[in-house]
Amino acid sequence: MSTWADWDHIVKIDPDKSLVAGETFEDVAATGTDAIEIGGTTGMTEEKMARVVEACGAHDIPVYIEPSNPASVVHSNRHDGYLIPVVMNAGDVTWITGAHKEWIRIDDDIDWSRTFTEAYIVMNPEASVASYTQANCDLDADEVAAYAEAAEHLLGQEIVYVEYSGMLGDPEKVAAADEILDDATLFYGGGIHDYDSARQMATHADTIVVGDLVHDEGVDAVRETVEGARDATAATPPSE
Ligand SMILES: CC(C)=CCC/C(C)=C/CC/C(C)=C/CC/C(C)=C/COP(=O)(O)OP(=O)(O)O
Ligand SMILES: O=P(O)(O)OC[C@@H](O)CO
Ligand SMILES: [Mg+2]
Repeated sequence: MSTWADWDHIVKIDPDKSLVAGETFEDVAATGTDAIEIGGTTGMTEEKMARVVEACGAHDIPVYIEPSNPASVVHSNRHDGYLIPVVMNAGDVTWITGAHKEWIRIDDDIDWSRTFTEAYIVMNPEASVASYTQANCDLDADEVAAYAEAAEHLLGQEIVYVEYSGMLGDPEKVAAADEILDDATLFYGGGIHDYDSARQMATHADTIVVGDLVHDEGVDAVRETVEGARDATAATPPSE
């Protein structure tokens, strides 16, 4: 059951960042987003992750954790599972299979029925995740498409994630990934901050991910991006 196939919109909560004063995870769940993904790069610790899992898990919305290292994996039945990144264009193999091998070696509680991967293509050289993974972000559209095709058809990935974290990306590069993919779901995240940017990126990606906005502007702004994602989906003919 690939639940993300139905998702237009995800809110990504960074456990190292706070919500806007007076706002709660219930407010986040009430924005109309399809799922909450809990993940960040810097400052990821198990207790920070656990605290957010507990708070988000209380509401009727899918909650997945996206660990940035083996130490931030939290096993709990308060979330629906794990979305483990594999960074296609990482400069350090740690972020392709190395950290994954270590995690599997030390963690005896992995539930593979609830554990899935996201094939990341990191595109913003200024993002923490780019330096963290030493990603080669200087890719043109046909290279992005080739990584997307490799993820789906060579590595059997169900999710391809074009990651511009912190900046609004090049829609042509997102479109190139969208056009090449057959059944894999295309996530796009990075710089979505209003109805128009949400609608624009959701025209190319199956699912858009909104992160910084929820921490910087709050749930009213996030709700606008849900609208944009929904309207893009409504305007897009169902793929044959
Ligand atoms: C194998 C296990 C359990 C973990 C390793 C998983 C991998 C490969 C992590 C690589 C880094 C990564 C893709 C992390 C996901 C979370 C993410 C992309 C956060 C975005 O962080 P930024 O927006 O760059 O940084 P800020 O926190 O400064 O906003
Ligand atoms: O924080 P933003 O720029 O919205 O990016 C969302 C997500 O792709 C980050 O991993
Ligand atoms: Mg960020």
